[in-house]
Amino acid sequence: MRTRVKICGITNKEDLAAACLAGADAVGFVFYPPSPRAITIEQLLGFIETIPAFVTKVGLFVNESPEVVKETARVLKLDLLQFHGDESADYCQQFNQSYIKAVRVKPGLNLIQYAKEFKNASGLLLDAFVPGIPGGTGEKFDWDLIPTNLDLPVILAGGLDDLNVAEAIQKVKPWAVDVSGGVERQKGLKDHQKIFAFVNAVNQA
Ligand SMILES: O=C(O)c1ccccc1NCC(=O)[C@H](O)[C@H](O)COP(=O)(O)O
Repeated sequence: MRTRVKICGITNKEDLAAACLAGADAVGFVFYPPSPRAITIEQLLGFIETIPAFVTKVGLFVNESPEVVKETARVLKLDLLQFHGDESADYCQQFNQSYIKAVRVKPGLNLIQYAKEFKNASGLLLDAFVPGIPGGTGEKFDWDLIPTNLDLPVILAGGLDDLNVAEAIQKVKPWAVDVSGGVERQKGLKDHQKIFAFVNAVNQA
């Protein structure tokens, strides 16, 4: 099975083109103003039309109002929603659109129960837990905390890069991997060589 790749935190046309050219299956846009990778609808409207076929457009939100999520998804024609806050399953389902639920993994969290609660999600994104930071931490977490029998496709995130992603795939065997910081030259700006190296490492894993 080929491990899918999502490159997250895209903020400009050039980084988007590099992610698509490298072979990303999905690109993520962060609609969370405190993030150094945050982007607005107006900014993204300037280049979202350059995304070619077969690259999934993912919008990321953190405890956002339903009105803002609906408007963002409508205007940008987002393919997939990704929720990184304390959103309930009912909240996530109200948009009648495929979604990924992100969960920040720490010891004692019942991921099997979590997957049952979000059984209608298209994937469960497993990320590092860092107090006060909903995502994009650049931190790994203990992959041994991931049960082997989760009922949802696992999207592994958190501190991945081209040097550790092969080990992550061999250990966790996720449906997909997701990266932001590990392919950057500075927060919010991607390093195109790192993007290509990451995708190549995934494909060789
Ligand atoms: O990337 C962010 O700044 C961010 C901020 C708030 C919520 C989510 C965010 N990113 C979500 C992602 O899917 C990241 O790719 C994921 O957390 C992994 O990030 P990294 O550890 O930097 O690879």
